[in-house]
Amino acid sequence: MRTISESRCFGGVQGVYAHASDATNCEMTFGLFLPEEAEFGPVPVLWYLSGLTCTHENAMVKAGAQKWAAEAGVALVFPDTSPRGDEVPDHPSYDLGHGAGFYINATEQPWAGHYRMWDYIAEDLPRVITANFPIEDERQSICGHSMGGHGALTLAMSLPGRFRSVSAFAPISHPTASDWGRKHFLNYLGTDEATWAPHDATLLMRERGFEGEVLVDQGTADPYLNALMPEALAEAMCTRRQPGAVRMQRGYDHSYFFIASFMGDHIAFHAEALHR
Ligand SMILES: N[C@@H](CCC(=O)N[C@@H](CSC=O)C(=O)NCC(=O)O)C(=O)O
Repeated sequence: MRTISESRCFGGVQGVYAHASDATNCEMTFGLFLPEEAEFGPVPVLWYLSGLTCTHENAMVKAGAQKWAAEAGVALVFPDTSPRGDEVPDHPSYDLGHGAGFYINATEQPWAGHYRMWDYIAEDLPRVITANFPIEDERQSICGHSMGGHGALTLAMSLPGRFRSVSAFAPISHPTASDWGRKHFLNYLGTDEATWAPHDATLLMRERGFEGEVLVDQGTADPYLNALMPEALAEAMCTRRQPGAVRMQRGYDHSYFFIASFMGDHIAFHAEALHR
């Protein structure tokens, strides 16, 4: 692992690091915020998974999360959204290839050699951060935006016991029924739709739910509402009697202005579970 930068931030340190990833078979970059408490011992951690077109940097510089995380004594991890590099296949459209890993392990060519973002987030990066930083691996929570909200919800429901709480900003909620999902599953996983279902938050909510609390915020002025399908997830949560909330936030769009507006709520929600 190598350090790209470290900057003082709200009494803690905002770092950017790179490491060779076994999962994605290329060098990966991530951001990690450590609160001041990390100088004295291991701290709980909140994962933030970003959306389409993002790198590790978007949320790190635009979400305003560090102030709240510093107050809560919680570390933040900002992973990249796909493998990168000249040797990594890409696609001309913004929502496939670089910046669009979709938090799944591709099985189809030309993607399968590098696009293993599920393993990267579930196994590879956790190993790197717990080996190199004072992180409590027993106290983890996860959140994300859009494609990253899909990733956060599917990882949390599929890895029982790993995360204490999960939240999402405008998640892609029912990707097997949406243009934001079907295109990715077809390209990365192939035509057998049975392999898609384990990566659909609505289907997972219907089938098993999440053992902790779930918080979802969704803007009513989001131009991608038809692709995100929050109504499908909300219905599945109600049917399952899943503890949590889907909050429709009047007038907010899909941008980081929306995310920054509710980031304090999300970090307080996770801090409550992480410090319990
Ligand atoms: N049409 C846009 C789509 C890109 C976009 O809106 N990306 C969002 C995430 S969308 C779902 O995963 C985002 O977070 N963008 C980065 C940012 O800093 O706002 C396009 O063509 O780019």
